[in-house]
Order: sequence, then C-alpha cells, then structure tokens
Amino acid sequence: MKVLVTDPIDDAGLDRLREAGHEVQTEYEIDGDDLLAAVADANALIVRSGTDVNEAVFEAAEDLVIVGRAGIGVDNIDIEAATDHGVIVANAPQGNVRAAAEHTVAMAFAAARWIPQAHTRLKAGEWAKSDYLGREVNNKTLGIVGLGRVGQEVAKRLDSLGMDLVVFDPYISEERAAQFGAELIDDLDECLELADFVTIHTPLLPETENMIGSDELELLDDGFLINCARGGIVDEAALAEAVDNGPMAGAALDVFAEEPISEDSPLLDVDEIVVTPHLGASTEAAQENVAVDTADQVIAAFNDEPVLNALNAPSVDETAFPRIKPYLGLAETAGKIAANLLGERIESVEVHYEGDIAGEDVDLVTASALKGVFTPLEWQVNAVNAPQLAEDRGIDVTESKTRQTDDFQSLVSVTVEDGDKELTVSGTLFAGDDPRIVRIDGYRVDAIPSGHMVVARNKDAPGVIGFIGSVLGDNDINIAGMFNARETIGGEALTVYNLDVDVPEDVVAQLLADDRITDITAITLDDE
Ligand SMILES: NC(=O)c1ccc[n+]([C@@H]2O[C@H](COP(=O)([O-])OP(=O)(O)OC[C@H]3O[C@@H](n4cnc5c(N)ncnc54)[C@H](O)[C@@H]3O)[C@@H](O)[C@H]2O)c1
Ligand SMILES: O=C(O)[C@H](O)COP(=O)(O)O
Repeated sequence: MKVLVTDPIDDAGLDRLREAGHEVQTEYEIDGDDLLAAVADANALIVRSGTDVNEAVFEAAEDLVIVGRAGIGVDNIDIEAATDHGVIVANAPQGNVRAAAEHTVAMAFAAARWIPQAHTRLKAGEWAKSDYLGREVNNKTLGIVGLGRVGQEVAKRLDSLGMDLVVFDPYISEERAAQFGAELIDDLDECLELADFVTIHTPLLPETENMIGSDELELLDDGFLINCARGGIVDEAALAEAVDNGPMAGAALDVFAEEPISEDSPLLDVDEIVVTPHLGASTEAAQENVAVDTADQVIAAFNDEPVLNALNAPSVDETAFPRIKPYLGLAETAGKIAANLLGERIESVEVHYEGDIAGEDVDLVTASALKGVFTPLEWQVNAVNAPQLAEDRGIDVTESKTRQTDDFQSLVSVTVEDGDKELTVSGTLFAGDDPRIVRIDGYRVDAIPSGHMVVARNKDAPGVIGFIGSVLGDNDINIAGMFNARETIGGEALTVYNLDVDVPEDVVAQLLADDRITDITAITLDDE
C-alpha cells in the first residue's frame, strides 16, 4: 500500500509503516495540483495541520482508505467529504496533550513576565531591567474555556502554581470541573470577567469561530489571553486593538487564523503580544507519540482492523474486535443477498441480532450489513459511508437485539423492505467461524456464502432441478454446491446454487423461459 505523507512527522512513524511493508512517500509543503497528483494513487494520506484536505483531494484519491492526522485538530480536513467518499479520518488525540499543556503554561509565563521582549533586548545589548515589571500567576484566577484533554492538563499545572480556576465548557458537568479543582461557570462573559488569565482549549467549530471578539475582550480588564488551541476562535484584529489601545495587559498566541501568519497581521505590531509559530505539539516526545499512533491506525485500516480513533466510522474496542470480526463479512453477505433478492428501491433496513452476538457492541456489524445492502446499488460504498448513505437517502435503519435464540448460538438477520414487501436473510457462524446463510425469505437453507451464487425460486416439481442443472451445464457453468428448500410438497421451492463462475444474463433468460421457474437471482460475493 502507498502512504503519502504531506506534513513532517517523526521518523518513528515512517519506520513503522515501512516495517509493515508499505511504501512511504514524503512530499512536504505541497498543495494545489501537486497535492492532487501525488494523492491520486495513495492508499493513505498522513497530515498535520499544514495540509488542506478538501473535497478535491478525496475526488482525486480514488484508492484512499484513510487520512491519518498526526495530532489532534482536524479542522483542516473535510470530514463530511471523507465520509461521502468512504475514507476513514483518524487523529492521534493523546500523544501531544502534555506538550500542548506545557506550551500553554510557558506562554502564560512568557506574557506575564515579558520573557521574549526582555530576551530580544538583552541579545541586542540592552540591560532593560527596569522596563519589565511582571505579574505572578499565584493567587490569580485562570479562566479555562474548554476543559477537554489539553484544558485539563493545563488546569492541573496552573492549579499547582496557586491559581484559582474557573471554567466555561457547556458540555461538561460541575462535578467534572470540580475534579480539576475548578468552578464551572455557565456563562462565557462571566467566566471572562472573573479571570485574570484566560486560556482557550476548544476545537475550531462553527460554534467556536470568533467566539472571543471585541465585546468579550473588553471583559478581560488588565488581563491576559492565551490561545494555544486554534486560530479563528479569537478575533485577531480585535485582540490587537484590545491589547494595544484597550483594557488588556497582554496576550500569547501559538495559533492563527491564517498559518503561516501574514507579515501584515496587526498582532505582530503589538509588543505585549507574544507569538510562537504553532509550536504547541512540537516536542520530541509528542511528535514520536503522534507519528507512531497515526502509523498504527493506518496499518490497522489496511488490515481491516479497528481504527481506534476513527472520527467518521464506527469504532470498536480492541478487545471486543476479535469476537465481532467474523460477523462483519457475514452481515455484509446477508445484506447483499437480501438487497439483490428484493431488487427494489429499499426504504428500510433492519439488522437483528440474536444470541451471543446480541451482547456485543455491533455498530460496525450493522455498518457492514448496510454496506452489503448498498453494494448492489452504489459504486464505492463501505462501512464508513454506508450509515451516512442511508441517512442521505432517507432509508430507515433499525438495529434490534435479543439474547434469546432457538437454534443457533448467534444469528444475524438483515431485513430489507421497499414499502410494499420485505425480505429477510439470516446467517450464522458454524464451528471455526464458518459462515452459513441459514434462512432466506422464510426458507430454511444451509448455503455457503461465497463466490458465485444463484438463488432460484421454482415450483417443487419433478425435473426442475435437473432442468436448471442441464441449462447451467450446457453453458459450461459448473455447480459446486446446492441446497433446496421447499414449503410444501408440490408448492414453492427456493434453491441456492454455488457455482464456479458467474451466470451471464442470457443464461438467466434461458432459465426464466421455463414456467416452472418464477425467479432467478445471480449474486457474486467476494470470497470471505
Ligand atoms: N497548539 C498546538 O499545537 C495544539 C496541540 C494540541 C491541541 N491543540 C488544540 O487544542 C484544542 C483542544 O484540544 P483537546 O484535545 O483538549 O480537545 P478536546 O476535544 O479534548 O476538548 C475540547 C473541549 O472543548 C469543549 N468545548 C466545545 N465547544 C465549546 C464551546 N463552544 N465553549 C466552550 N467549550 C467548548 C468541549 O466540551 C471539550 O471539553 C483543539 O483545538 C486542538 O486542535 C493545539
Ligand atoms: O491539533 C494539534 O494536534 C496541534 O495543533 C498540532 O498541530 P501540528 O501537528 O500541525 O503541529
């Protein structure tokens, strides 16, 4: 598999990919048509915040399986477009958290103690000792906007340095905030008013874009603002104004709306604003962590194993995955057979689990069943985009479970319905995870779901099976296996054939020309 890496990641990650047998191509600082050309034959793309992974990238990258983000923020990746194209997006949300928290603390001190400004003047030969009177963080109030992974680590560190903590985060509880020694404030303005230092730790989302503008900055009277989260959350022009001519004492920024920051940015003209070029995650340990975590996720995706930090695909606990893995192919096959047999516009899909499998987290199994259902209808469908596809097309998807089962240890049934009729296909696993289709539209069968299959509906009359066999034989189609099921003697029968090759349409027509045969559906399954 080919892995294209377009932002620098640590060698440990690149080595991991190579050791797993994959080809690694590094093309740093490319964009536009160069990026589209480079990604055209890539199976994985690894980025940091420097690559704009937009719709055009997914259009160009037909063989792409996964985009790995060696870090946390995914605002540079169009996740909706990825999902539409069936591409997994996975980030590495743990490995650089401490680095980001430490940088935040360093920035608080840099701003409060004038470190960069004094440093610059001393290097220029000036001993400007009397120009810099700093502030202590001890006994001051820290306002944390966003108490997630990074916010929590910042809270621990600055709490231990004697700060009082207040938090604004609409998605956490008072108890959660209290665990970090912080008081949860349910109004952003109130949080800003209480704080001497405010630090931002939210993602950049439509909801957080420009969340801190001139009105909010007015509330930071004689205060400092630190942003090591994302540019775009704080209005930069308003911040420059609030520090330069307004009430604020200073600010420290690691991230900017446009990166690299434009030389004309007003932020660069204000002495009390300390800036670093997005260095929050730039420690040796953090870079090694995120590179290795990202490489591991790419390798897992290539091996059809769970991608633990997938943001747009059902994720599965690593320990549970071996138990559900054999059901993925089974559910997909049951869905594919059901959709092929119904052959109509599907309006709803139900995936029903019985027995042991009902005790598992089956999101990924359901997504695989949907993949099977949509495969006959859609070009590039997989477990990543199948649930989205169902939603986009207004197809109702339900999942039901019961621990009770009559005949099988576990049974997965996929029912498709077109508003008029419905059809169910059920499968189970025999010993050794051997998949079997055991019910089709109410008929009990025992069919091996692999290769080329034909499902025939015919009258239960002498000579019909012989007729089907001879038409197939006359057309050089060898029968590898067969299972016949009937409701009553002389009534309707359903026969499943496993064949060595596909059945061409003209052969289907020859079979259907006989009145005893009411339906023939040829289905090609991938060998599991
Ligand atoms: N400067 C760097 O190099 C660097 C390094 C790591 C992370 N980051 C950035 O730091 C930010 C935080 O990362 P994280 O891993 O802690 O994320 P996270 O998802 O763990 O935490 C984000 C928190 O923000 C909260 N939140 C969401 N919307 C909010 C809103 N409107 N108001 C207040 N709170 C809100 C969430 O509830 C959550 O608790 C991200 O933007 C990430 O990209 C930057
Ligand atoms: O979101 C992140 O992980 C950080 O902002 C780091 O971004 P980077 O990998 O581009 O340095």
